[in-house]
Amino acid sequence: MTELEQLRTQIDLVDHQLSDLLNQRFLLTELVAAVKEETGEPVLDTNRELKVINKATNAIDNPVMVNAIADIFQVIMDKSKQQQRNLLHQAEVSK
Ligand SMILES: O=C(O)C(=O)C[C@]1(C(=O)O)C=C[C@@H](O)C=C1
Repeated sequence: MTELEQLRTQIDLVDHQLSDLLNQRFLLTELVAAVKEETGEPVLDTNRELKVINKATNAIDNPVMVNAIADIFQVIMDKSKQQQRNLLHQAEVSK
């Protein structure tokens, strides 16, 4: 195996883990949507988003990586809000 192939094998492994973890996270945010439907809380919680990004970047030293990881988490949470809004809309139309 070439060095490039070896590195790509490692990347595939990490991607598999990331995909699995993202799926777990989306399942949890679906549960959050169900709670918010009951309590009437808005989908967007800006304070919580700041905390999520701070926690995700706290232990990272490289400022370039801090920015990259913050951007990625923002995209993840944007997708999470989209998914929550879809679920809340479906719940609304099925009433
Ligand atoms: O914690 C919440 O209230 C969520 O809805 C989850 C989540 C997230 O994906 O982490 C999504 C939307 C909110 O703006 C904040 C955080």
